[in-house]
Amino acid sequence: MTSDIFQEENIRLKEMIRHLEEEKDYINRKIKKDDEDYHDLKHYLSEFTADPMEMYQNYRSMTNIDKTIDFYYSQLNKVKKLLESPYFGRIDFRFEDGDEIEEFYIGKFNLADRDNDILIYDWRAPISSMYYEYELGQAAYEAQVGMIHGEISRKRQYKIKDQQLQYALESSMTIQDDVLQRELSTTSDDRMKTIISTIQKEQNKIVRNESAHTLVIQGVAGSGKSAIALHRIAYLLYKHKEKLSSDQITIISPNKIFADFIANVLPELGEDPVREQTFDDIATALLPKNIKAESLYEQTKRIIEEPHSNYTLRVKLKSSLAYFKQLSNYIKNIDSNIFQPDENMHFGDTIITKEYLLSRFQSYNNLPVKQRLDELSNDVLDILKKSKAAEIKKIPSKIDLRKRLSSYLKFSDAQSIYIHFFNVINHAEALNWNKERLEYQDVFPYIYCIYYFEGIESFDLVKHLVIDEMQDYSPVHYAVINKIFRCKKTILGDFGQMLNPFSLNSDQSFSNIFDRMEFVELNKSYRSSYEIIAFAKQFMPDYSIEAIDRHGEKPEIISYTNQHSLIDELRRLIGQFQNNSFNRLGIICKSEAQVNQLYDELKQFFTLNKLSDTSETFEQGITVTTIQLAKGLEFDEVLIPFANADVYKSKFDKGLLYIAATRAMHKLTVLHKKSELTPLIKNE
Ligand SMILES: Nc1ncnc2c1ncn2[C@@H]1O[C@H](COP(=O)(O)OP(=O)(O)OP(=O)(O)O)[C@@H](O)[C@H]1O
Repeated sequence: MTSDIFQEENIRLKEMIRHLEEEKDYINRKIKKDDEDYHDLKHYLSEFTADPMEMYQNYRSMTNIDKTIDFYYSQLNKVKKLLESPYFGRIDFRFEDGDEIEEFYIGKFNLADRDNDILIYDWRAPISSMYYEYELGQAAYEAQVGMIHGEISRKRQYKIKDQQLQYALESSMTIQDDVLQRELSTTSDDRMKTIISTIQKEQNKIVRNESAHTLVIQGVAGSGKSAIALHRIAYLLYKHKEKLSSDQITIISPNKIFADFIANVLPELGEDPVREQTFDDIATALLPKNIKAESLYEQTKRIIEEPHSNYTLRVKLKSSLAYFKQLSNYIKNIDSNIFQPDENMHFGDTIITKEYLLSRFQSYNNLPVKQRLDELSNDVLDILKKSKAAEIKKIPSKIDLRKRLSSYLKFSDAQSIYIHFFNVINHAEALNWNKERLEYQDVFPYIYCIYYFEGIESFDLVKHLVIDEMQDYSPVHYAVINKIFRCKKTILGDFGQMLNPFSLNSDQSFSNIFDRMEFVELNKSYRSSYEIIAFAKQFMPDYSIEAIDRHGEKPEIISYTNQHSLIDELRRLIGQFQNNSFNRLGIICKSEAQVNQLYDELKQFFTLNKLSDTSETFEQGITVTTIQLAKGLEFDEVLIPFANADVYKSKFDKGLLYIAATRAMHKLTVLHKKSELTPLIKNE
């Protein structure tokens, strides 16, 4: 960087910090004043008034002051964050119809001076989009009044930490990459961090996409899908602040550990956290209380550990698009004759004909079956109330009438509908119905039947739904989701990282389920070094995966002779990890048994975290875990023990190795028993 730029920008930074300090003082004074007003009112209420009207008005004023104080605190929080690092970029822009070049500084939040002139633009502001989209030259952005055109004559990028300018770079020298690499070469943080200063053009398009009703993002490991989804939420909350709030957004994440890992991003971006759920939470909420179901984790564990069992065959059948189509056709078919009134109903001299019953029932065909019976009961009661039956008191209670009407139903509940389905498709052997432990692959198909028969209230309060790790869910999952979440959706994942090898695996399969869908792909991996991605590519030869130009150590393949020497090797590698500057080491195994074995042997030497399906946090330090739970997470360094031929042998196992290897940011080591390296790994 030239010292001229640095000096110029340093002066500017000092000015900006002065503004921020003034703003901080101003807000603090406001808070202090409101606080005093609040306490005065409180005091007045307790000491001087008993008039209910006056008390009511004072309470209202206190509530309003309370809200204002909350607002000031959130502003203060933003100003404090800006004080640490006020901005990260600048564009100099001349509007098409203007003569002057104006400077726009871009940071985490807006900052205006007392005259309401904007000093720093929020990264989500319309004008800031040009920072991510354009190099020097002609540029445009979409404002409320339409497209605004002009020319970018300068672009600068900064790193400011603790109010100190660390660098200031002119962007005409392809610095984007430089800055990005600096960011990516840092060690892992406590949690996932924000990436506003280096969001890439193709990622920015996803963040700001407003056209899709359902946006499906297929991205290779480490392409920033999860980070982008969170930044997209922050963007939507900013753009639609009048009509969208954090409590109207839900993220379906794979487990609580992942939810913990990403928990900091939205608060860091100045937004309230959104609701996190797993598919298991949804299942628990929707299944009848007397049913106990297996979890998604248990299903995946069994697929991995018993790939050739009947259990896995049942998963295969029920995860397919064909199965979902069969189920939805079956429901359509039974619907045409589920209600069969085979006689007229007599109430004294009043007759309700079976034809009438059938036609009324059919007229409610957009409602769940049980609700149709309710409506039908009301219709019949209305007729009876106006008929002779009313005079001679032959009108039944609604409960009795409903009971009689339900006797004309071919099925008495959702469970019998689902069980009958297996006879229809000639797969009676594929159902292992056990209310004490419903197999996971039956959970959502059964909920689909519950939706049809009993109805499920839709989650209409949710205005945007995000689903991460999309590849782990089956068409029936999505069919249920579509019925209960009718809002816009962002769905992201990687078909290369499938834990259920039989679930949705292409954009075509998604387009069968979502009608207003846009599909985007991200092929560049940001997490791992070039060498780690080059190594991981062998597991996905047909996959287009691009590494960034950040170099590190070549992954190492180490052999051991027996369990004892494996532990010795691991101790040596853990010792090395402890002596360098990395924060997280992941020892990633295929099975839970391997995790337990290593944990038991290593815990006497080191402080270790063991991730299990009930873990809720992702700690720093050394973690022993399965691939299943490591998915979505990242570590500075990864060790893959037991890379033996009898452990990793199938195409599916290749995918597991791909997941494990791509968890590593900077360093990867594979350990295998001597002469037994899995043939899935090339030892070059
Ligand atoms: N534009 C970017 N600038 C800086 N860091 C980035 C950028 N994009 C992604 N990253 C970093 O790359 C890493 C991977 O991102 P993320 O976890 O969102 O990827 P992913 O596609 O969800 O990965 P996976 O599917 O492997 O779990 C994170 O550390 C993230 O901060």
